Amino acid sequence: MTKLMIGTDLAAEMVANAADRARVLQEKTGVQPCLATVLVGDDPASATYVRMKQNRSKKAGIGSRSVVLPAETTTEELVAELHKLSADPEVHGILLQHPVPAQIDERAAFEAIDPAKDVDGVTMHAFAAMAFGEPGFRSCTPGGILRLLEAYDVPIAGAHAVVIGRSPILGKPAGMLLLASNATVTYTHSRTTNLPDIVRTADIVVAAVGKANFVRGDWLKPGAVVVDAGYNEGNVGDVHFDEAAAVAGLITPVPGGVGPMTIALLLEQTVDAAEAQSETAVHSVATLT
Ligand SMILES: NC(=O)C1=CN([C@@H]2O[C@H](COP(=O)(O)OP(=O)(O)OC[C@H]3O[C@@H](n4cnc5c(N)ncnc54)[C@H](OP(=O)(O)O)[C@@H]3O)[C@@H](O)[C@H]2O)C=CC1
Ligand SMILES: Nc1nc(=O)c2c([nH]1)NC[C@@H]1CN(c3ccc(C(=O)N[C@@H](CCC(=O)O)C(=O)O)cc3)C=[N+]21
Repeated sequence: MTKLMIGTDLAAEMVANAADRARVLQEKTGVQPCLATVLVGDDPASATYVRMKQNRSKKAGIGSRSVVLPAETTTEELVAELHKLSADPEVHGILLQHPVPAQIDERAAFEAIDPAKDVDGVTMHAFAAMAFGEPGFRSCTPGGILRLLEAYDVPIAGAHAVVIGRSPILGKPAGMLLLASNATVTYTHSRTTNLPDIVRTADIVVAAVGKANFVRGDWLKPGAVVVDAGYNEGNVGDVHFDEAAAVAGLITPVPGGVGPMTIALLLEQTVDAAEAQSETAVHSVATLT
C-alpha cells in the first residue's frame, strides 16, 4: 500500500513558526529579517522560483531584496555583488539561484557569500558542516528532505539510500546529510552504468536529475521510500509517479512534496541568520560601550 509523503502541511507549520519568530525579533530589536535573492540571466523558470520565494517571505514577515543581473555577467561582477550583499548589515540571508550561466564560475560565486548569511547552504563551509554532521545552515532542498523523512518516521540509519544526481545544491549535500544520519549512501550521476540495477537495491531513493518521469516503476524495490526532488516543466517530477506509486511504500507527490519544504527551510534559516546577526550586533555595541 503506497502512502504519500506530503510536504505542504509540515512546511506551513514551519513557515508559521518562522513568521512568529520574525515578529518577535522585530518587536524586540526593530530588525526585520531580510533575504536577498540574486538571479543571473532571464530564464523564465528561475525567475518564477525567485518570485515564489519572495512572495512566501513577504507572507512570513520577512523582507526581501531582489538583484537581477544580465545573462552576460562575469564571475568578477557577480562576486563583487555578492561581497556587497555580504557586507550589507540590512541583509541577513543571501540566495544565489542555481544554475548560473556557463561563463560564470559558480563555485567562486557561492564562496563570495558570507557563511553567516548562507541561508541556502551552498558554501564549502556549509557543505563541510553537513558532511561532518555538525550544526549549521543546510542546503534547503536536502535539509527539507531530511525533515520530511524524519516527520514520516522513515528509518534512515542502516538504510541503503541511492541518490540520483550530484549537483552542488541538491544531490551532493542530500547524500551527505543521509550519511550523517547513518544511511549507507550510493551516489549516481550521468556517468553511472546500470542505474536501474543500483536503484533496485535502494531502501530510500532521492531523485534529483532534472528529467521528467526519468525513474520508472520497475527500477524500484517494492516498499521503497521515494523522494522526488525533481521539478520540471509542467510541474512534473523526476519520478514516473503512477508507476512508482504502485510499487513504493512512501512517495512524495509533485507538487506538494519536496518543493514547499525547500522554501520553508529557506525562511526558517533566514530568521535563524537574522537572530544570530542581531545578537552579534548587540554584543559588539556592548563591547564598544
Ligand atoms: N523542489 C526543489 O526545491 C528543488 C528542485 N530542483 C529540481 O531538481 C532537479 C535537479 O536539479 P539540480 O540538482 O539543480 O540539477 P543539475 O542539472 O544541476 O544536476 C543534475 C544532476 O543529474 C545528473 N544526471 C543527468 N542526467 C543523468 C542521467 N541520465 N542519469 C543519472 N544522472 C543524471 C547530473 O549528472 P552529472 O553531475 O554527471 O552531470 C547532475 O549531477 C531539477 O528538476 C530541479 O528543477 C532543484 C532544486 C530545488
Ligand atoms: N540556489 C538555489 N537554491 C534553490 O533552492 C533552488 C535553486 N537555486 N534553483 C532552482 C531550484 C528550484 N527550487 C524550487 C523551490 C520550491 C519549489 C516549490 O515550492 N514547488 C511547489 C509548487 C509551487 C507552485 O508551482 O506553485 C511544490 O512542489 O509543491 C519548486 C522548486 C529551488 N531551487
